Amino acid sequence: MGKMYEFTKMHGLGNCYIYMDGITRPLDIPDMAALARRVSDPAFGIGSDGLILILPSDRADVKMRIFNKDGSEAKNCGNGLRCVARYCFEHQLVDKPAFEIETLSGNRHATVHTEHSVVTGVTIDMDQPILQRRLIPVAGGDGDRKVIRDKLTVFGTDYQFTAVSMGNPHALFFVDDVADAPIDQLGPLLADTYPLFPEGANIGFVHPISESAIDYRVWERGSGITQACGTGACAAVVASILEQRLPKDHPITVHLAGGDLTVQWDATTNHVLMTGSAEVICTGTYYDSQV
Ligand SMILES: N[C@H](CCC[C@H](N)C(=O)O)C(=O)O
Repeated sequence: MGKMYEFTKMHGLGNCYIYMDGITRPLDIPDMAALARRVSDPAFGIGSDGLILILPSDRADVKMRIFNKDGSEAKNCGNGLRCVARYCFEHQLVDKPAFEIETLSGNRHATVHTEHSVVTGVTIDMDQPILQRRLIPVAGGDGDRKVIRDKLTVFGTDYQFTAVSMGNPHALFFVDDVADAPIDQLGPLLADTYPLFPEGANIGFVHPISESAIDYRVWERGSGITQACGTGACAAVVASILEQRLPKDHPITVHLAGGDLTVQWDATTNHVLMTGSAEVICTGTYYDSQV
């Protein structure tokens, strides 16, 4: 039988997703997780880090649902939010450059930046970081305590990490060189099924390199190594400030494999602001023969 889906492939610093617009016309997707797995496959599908649906919302201007490459649904996605904002602005699904996007972790405020009507970037207010252990979540310990630093031992080696949620869980490990980070060892072990992280965690490696910049690499829950992670970049800045390795309330350049983001943890509002690019790669029609 099969179904046809119009899609737009977009990326935020190389963190690419297949976007489907359920506002312009309703989407008939019997199994979103299965579709995410299929479209993400580079050989049998389109190839991406996952699937993002742009949907009507009754509590914001638009809604974003994001599914990782393995089909798991996430509660937030920073690079995805910037691309959703650009898409909605350019397709006139909203009538203003600043608007609200509903996510499973609450609404996020987006501001689309333009020069001579061309989108040059997007700022997302990523709201407040969540630091309480039981809310991230991280198992064990005092649930109300902030997980400024915790440790785990794997393969006979002790590792220290800081846990931060930006609506989705992140464990941040500080290293002297992200290129040498044990990402291939710790990523697969910790990201999806490790008991310390009951909902999994995005495993990030952080190297503060100055008062205003950090290097950051990530093994994402549900997707593996990606070129960039927006929520992870925010979590990495928050963790670096908590560890007194960066000043609060300053714009920080986060260097990721796919490019740079600017992140600022505002001391007044306690909100984290993330600014960066959002690019269209292609549009097309996906023929799903499995439904
Ligand atoms: N893998 C993440 C979702 C995507 C986040 C990332 N791509 C971003 O830009 O924030 C999770 O399961 O929480």
